Amino acid sequence: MHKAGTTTLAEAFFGTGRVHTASGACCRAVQRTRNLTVAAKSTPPMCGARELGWPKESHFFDWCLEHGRCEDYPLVFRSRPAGSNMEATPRMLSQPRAAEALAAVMPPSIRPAARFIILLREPTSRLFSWYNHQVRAGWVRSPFATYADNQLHEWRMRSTRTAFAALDPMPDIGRGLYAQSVLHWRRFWMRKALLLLNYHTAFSEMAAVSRAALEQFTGVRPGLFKRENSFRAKSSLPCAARDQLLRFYSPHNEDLYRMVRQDAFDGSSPEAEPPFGTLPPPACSEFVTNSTPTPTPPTQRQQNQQQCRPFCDSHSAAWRTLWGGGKCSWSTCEGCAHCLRETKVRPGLGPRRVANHVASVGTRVSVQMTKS
Ligand SMILES: Nc1ncnc2c1ncn2[C@@H]1O[C@H](COP(=O)(O)OS(=O)(=O)O)[C@@H](OP(=O)(O)O)[C@H]1O
Repeated sequence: MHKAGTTTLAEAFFGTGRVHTASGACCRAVQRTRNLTVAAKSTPPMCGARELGWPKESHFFDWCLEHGRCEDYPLVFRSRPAGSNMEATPRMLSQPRAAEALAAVMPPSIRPAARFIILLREPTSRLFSWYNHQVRAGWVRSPFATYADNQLHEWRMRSTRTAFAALDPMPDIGRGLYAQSVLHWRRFWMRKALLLLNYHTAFSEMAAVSRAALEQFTGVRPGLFKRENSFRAKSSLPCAARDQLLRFYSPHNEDLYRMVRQDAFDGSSPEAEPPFGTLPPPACSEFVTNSTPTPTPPTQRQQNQQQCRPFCDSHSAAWRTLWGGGKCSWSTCEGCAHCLRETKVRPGLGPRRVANHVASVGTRVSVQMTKS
């Protein structure tokens, strides 16, 4: 689950050398052979495997559920004689259509060996972590209390009209309804293939227990858990918003606890699954001012992205020809900034003049790049 330590878990597996992520190269080859140019423009980018800086996430289903060809999913993994493939696109659990789509495309020979690790974090603190992520990225500017209100409002509007399994895109707040998500996955996958881990114990003093459980479940002992993808929040969680969210999530958490207890009792959960316990409410602060959080100043990379995205999007075909695919897109914006610099293209230049410019300097730049 999104914001529940999925990066830490994935890295602990990748570090063993026995577990491999989706390959950016294979993924881009799928794009090329299927002529799926639009994929490179999706956000986050499809094929963002290790080479592109998104080691654990292919985002294939985020993309193919919209544009089709989910059956190409197996092709994004390199076939290897030994070892396992793993991916952790964090929204999979709460993307209802992914469960069914994955079941449909998974080759029957591999299906019985498929294992799903579901890391669950107390939903209010998960939402707060995701909110902070969005503030850092500049996608959200309102204070958390406003964001939470909006989420609750959106939920009331949409969930009265649409069944949980048909909510697409799932509102952020709905991603914390774990019992419903897991029940939905169980329509397509055996409970024995789903290992539920409590984030709050998995990485704590119980880490050794979790690692043993993961080894029993997957056949691979993960390395030590570090703390990946961790940033200090700019503000504390306001108590009023926290309490409102705790009230919202409480019955859903109770459903989850009942489900895991029942599964343990009747033997439907995997043998390796440790007792789940409960999800502790996060700390809060009474003294959070209601002002808009100051967004973190954009990093050089983000500035490059802002500058490059419209430019690269409108000239992606020319860039691909120039750089042999992928290297010079807005998503790998250092590459794009590099292109801008190397080709001395001014960002304000109109599309036709840029295209002419790229075409005229293309050969020279490729040669320079090959030399460097
Ligand atoms: N070892 C360990 N112990 C405790 N907490 C940990 C650990 N590793 C990662 N984290 C916290 O997990 C949050 C990031 O989760 P993800 O990597 O799943 O995020 S993402 O969905 O991929 O963006 C992020 O939470 P926040 O800091 O609250 O934002 C990380 O701090």
